[in-house]
Amino acid sequence: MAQTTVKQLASEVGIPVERLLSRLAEAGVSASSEDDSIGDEDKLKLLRHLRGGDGGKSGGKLGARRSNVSLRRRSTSELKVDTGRGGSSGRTVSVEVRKRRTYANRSQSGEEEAQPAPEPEVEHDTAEDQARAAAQAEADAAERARREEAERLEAEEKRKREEAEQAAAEERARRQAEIDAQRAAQEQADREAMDKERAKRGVHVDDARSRAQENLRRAAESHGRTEEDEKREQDREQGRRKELHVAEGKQGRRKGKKKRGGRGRQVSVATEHSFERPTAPVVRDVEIPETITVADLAQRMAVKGGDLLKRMMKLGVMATINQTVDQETATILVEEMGHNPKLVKTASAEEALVEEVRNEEEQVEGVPRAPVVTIMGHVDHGKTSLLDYIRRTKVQAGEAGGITQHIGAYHVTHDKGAITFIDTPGHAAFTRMRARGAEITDIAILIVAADDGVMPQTKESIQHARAAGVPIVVAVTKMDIPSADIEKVKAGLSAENIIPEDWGGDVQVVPVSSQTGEGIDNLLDAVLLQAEVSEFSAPVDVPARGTVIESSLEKGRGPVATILVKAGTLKRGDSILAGPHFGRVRAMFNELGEQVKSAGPSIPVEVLGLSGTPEAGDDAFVVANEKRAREIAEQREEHQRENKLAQQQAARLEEVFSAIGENGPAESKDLNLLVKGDVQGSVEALVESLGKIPSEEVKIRIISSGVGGISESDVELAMASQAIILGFNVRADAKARKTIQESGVDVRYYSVIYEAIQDVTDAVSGLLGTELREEIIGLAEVRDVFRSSKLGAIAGCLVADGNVVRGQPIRVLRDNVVVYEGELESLRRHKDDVNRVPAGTECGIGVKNYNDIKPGDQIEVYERTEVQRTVDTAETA
Ligand SMILES: Nc1nc2c(ncn2[C@@H]2O[C@H](COP(=O)(O)OP(=O)(O)OP(=O)(O)O)[C@@H](O)[C@H]2O)c(=O)[nH]1
Repeated sequence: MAQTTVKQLASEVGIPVERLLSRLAEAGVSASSEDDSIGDEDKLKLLRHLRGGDGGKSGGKLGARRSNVSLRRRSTSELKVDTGRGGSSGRTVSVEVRKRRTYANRSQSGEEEAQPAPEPEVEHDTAEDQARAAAQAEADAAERARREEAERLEAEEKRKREEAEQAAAEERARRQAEIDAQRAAQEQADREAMDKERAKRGVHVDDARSRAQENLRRAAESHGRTEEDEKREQDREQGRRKELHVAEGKQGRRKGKKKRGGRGRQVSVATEHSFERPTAPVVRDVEIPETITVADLAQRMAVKGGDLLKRMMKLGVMATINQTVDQETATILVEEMGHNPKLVKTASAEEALVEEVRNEEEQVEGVPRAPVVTIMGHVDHGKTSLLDYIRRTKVQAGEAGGITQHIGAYHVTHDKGAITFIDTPGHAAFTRMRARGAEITDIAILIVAADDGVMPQTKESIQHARAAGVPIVVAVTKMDIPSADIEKVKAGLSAENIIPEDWGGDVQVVPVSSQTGEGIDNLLDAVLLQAEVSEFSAPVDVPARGTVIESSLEKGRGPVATILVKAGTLKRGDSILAGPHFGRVRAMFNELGEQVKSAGPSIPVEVLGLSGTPEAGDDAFVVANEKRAREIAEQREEHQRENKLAQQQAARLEEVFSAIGENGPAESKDLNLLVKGDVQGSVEALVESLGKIPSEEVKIRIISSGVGGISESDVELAMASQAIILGFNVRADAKARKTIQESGVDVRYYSVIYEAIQDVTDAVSGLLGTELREEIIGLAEVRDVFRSSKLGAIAGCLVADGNVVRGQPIRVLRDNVVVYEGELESLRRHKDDVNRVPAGTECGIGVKNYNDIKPGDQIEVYERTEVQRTVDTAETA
């Protein structure tokens, strides 16, 4: 470093020479005149002295005042930026850099002070300061040069980076344009496909959608939100969903390894995969079976179950994730979520099988087959005796002289042909089979005891056979009894519209005796004649199909099912599907317990080899292989589980008219009614009035009518015939009530004929006005009757159901028929007057103006309310 003189230094730092000399002297630098030269070492000495550092004390001249020094440096440089637009046309930007640097005084231990100094500028009020500043300035000069070089390099680097980014942006824009074009083309194609699909499904889906949208609108209103809010919400959700997807035409980030080399392009590829926004929603084709769980549906649409539930709530459907929804609901949901619903049938494998069987049967000529007969009639009129007699005498005993076994059905061979008898007599069993969808009976033998004539169950049997459209042959039993009066029987039958042939009708009436065997052959002839008229036939050389009559699990034999073959031939070794069970026919037995190798149409056989016990009424099919049988069996099991509730959908009065809308106005619908009343007069009046109700769209059919309480058999008939029960002054008995509850059959009680007529009229004309509905709030059973001079007859009762409430209207029921309607006059518990008595409690009831109450009667307490009819909220009365 160059030497300076004291004078030069004094003028540099701006202090008088004398003052500098004295400071130099204090610092121990030998300089006495202004021309003495001062080296770098001397300057440092001076500096150290001025900082007070040489003494090792912090109390130096400047150090006592301040410990930090801040310097500001200002530098200006020029930066050339390439805008990239014109390639060569650049822009020059002036960059002014202001830097502040803080120098910290070193502490005694040599540790550096880390604290930056506050703002005040350096003060050059003393020569020492100026000398120190000058020294510092020189030291900084080198530093500055170095920094400027660094800045220049930095600017250069920045410019290069900007150029690279610019190139990447251009590349992105170009690709985006390509993607947009592709997407527009795809959307157009999707729109066209959806339009086609909608057109295919037509009005039905539009209706469903408009219903759903109506629900949506209502839900929105109820939340105080407008449709626009909903739309926005939908759009937001749609947007969220879009974000989940990768842009069309792009590869996933993991695919396509980066190429080495070509640095500029490499940058562009990396950014594209990381930050590209997705461009189009994925529209999926969603397969919808007849029923589907919410979870499964969500999975098929690749959305979260919770999101789907939320959407369902908005549409007014409250569900849980594991709940099953029907096909229509699922279709609406899929459309709402922006996907394409594709309806599929769960039973497709089974339907394919049925179709296959039908095709095969059609190609083979039918051969006359034995009629299948069920015996029906009033209790104790001789059903079992007749069945037994025929079995005993007519079933061909085998070589071993075998004893007939009970296998649920048997067949007899008569001179003119064979007949198969169902071994479970009675119209109840017959109708129960029908309710399960099994129509196995071809002819009904109606038995009427010659000494008793037509009785209530005779009439019921007639109605059940008629409701099923099964021809009737009458057997007048017990003809050996002296009091037998066949003419009386014929008269009774005529009254029921069963006109015997010799009375000019078309029903064969055969007198028989199960004691003497009189007339049995005639009866069988009559049945075969009727069969001939009806021309029952079935193909023989095809795989078998039939119906399960009964089944059980037997020790040592496993599941055993009696199958009545309806068509084709069942052979040992066949793979068979029966209800939800399958298996290979291991062995077959006839009604004599003999092994058989095959069984043709109308032949009942016991089958061993099934995987489980199917229910009576289940159908049975021979399938090409066991694997297929198993597949369908599994499907059936699942179907059965899912449709347990939906399976037996009972008809409801409120839905009569709406059902027409579903089938189209051109298709008229039957309204089947079952009428029960307290007396013949009221039943007749009701039936007649119902017959006069004018309706074009709905045909009213009275499938059965009668006097007396509603029995289990009535409910089963209503179930099998999809009928509604109208009870006029009658109630359902305990067993029937249970069946009503299980089956959901619509039962309506009336005590005014006009009201019943009005309800049916409204239903067939599609009106949903108000209705006076009665709610039975309590039922008490009369245990004993006491006489009181003041109050008259007091019924000692046990409340069986609900509550008995004072002041409410009541009815007295005897054998489920209303015998009195009135008011509850007094209600006592022990000796106290009470207002309400709950179920399970004893009480005393006085009925106003009625003294004829008897033990065994029932007292029904009810409430009448006027309710608005709705299709959805129909209740079982
Ligand atoms: N004398 C005579 N008695 C008969 C005849 N048929 C049945 N009986 C008698 O009538 C009674 C009832 O006969 P069932 O065959 O049990 O009558 P059912 O209709 O099957 O009766 P349920 O099984 O209770 O429905 C029995 O005591 C029989 O012996 C007949 O042709 N002549």
